[in-house]
Amino acid sequence: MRAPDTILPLLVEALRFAAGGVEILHGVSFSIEAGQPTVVIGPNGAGKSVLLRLLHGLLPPGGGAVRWAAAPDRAAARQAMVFQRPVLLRRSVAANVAYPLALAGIAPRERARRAEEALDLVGLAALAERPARRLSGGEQQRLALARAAALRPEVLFLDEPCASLDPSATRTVEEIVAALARRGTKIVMTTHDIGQARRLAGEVIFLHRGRVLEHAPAPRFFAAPEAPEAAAFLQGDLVW
Ligand SMILES: Nc1ncnc2c1ncn2[C@@H]1O[C@H](COP(=O)(O)OP(=O)(O)OP(=O)(O)O)[C@@H](O)[C@H]1O
Repeated sequence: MRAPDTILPLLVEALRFAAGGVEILHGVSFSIEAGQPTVVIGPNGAGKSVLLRLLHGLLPPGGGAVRWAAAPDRAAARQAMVFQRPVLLRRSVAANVAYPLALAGIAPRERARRAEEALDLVGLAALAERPARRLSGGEQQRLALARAAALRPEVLFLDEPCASLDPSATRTVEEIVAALARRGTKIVMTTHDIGQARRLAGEVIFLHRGRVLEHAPAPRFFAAPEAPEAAAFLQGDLVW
């Protein structure tokens, strides 16, 4: 049963965005429910990152609306985002996780408990006291996931979280994302990696040149995409 204070579903209505006189999103509409990960896929430049930033409130819509099933301040407090390249504080691994918890008003003892639990989840407990900026790229991304997970968001946005990682680090991040999804966190992520989408998605939103051409359960999408552009993308034919 859905918790009474959920911020989902998320309703996206005729959402537009333009920058420098160029229309990047042309009025996209869809809804996102609780459940398995929603993966936004599409070619480079389709507008995936811009869409995620609009959903998370980092960019103001040029038109249309992003509506959560809760008041805006509650919706903002119950969501988090991880970017392609994490920005880490010049502090220890543990301090990087604890800092946003302090900002969120979590008491010190609970902060330490949550930081430990989150570092365990991503396999960084043994590196808790290491300077965060000395971690490898893959470890830094796992730390960014721990930092977000410690906030216990209902919705976690991930923007190409494995873009700069090697296959092994990518697999580790995917396992963490799958574990978070199993724990009930709603994952909304972008990727242009079809294999990753197959491994993680419960449903797919296919974005092409600023338009949603398909929104479907993952098994259906991968077995029989309806949009010709989606079929071409899955075959590796569609670069743009
Ligand atoms: N602030 C901005 N000002 C101008 N153009 C922008 C801005 N942000 C994004 N764009 C342009 O909007 C288009 C969509 O960008 P976006 O980063 O959302 O694509 P994407 O689907 O995430 O691509 P990729 O897979 O390469 O990350 C691109 O052509 C990009 O250059």
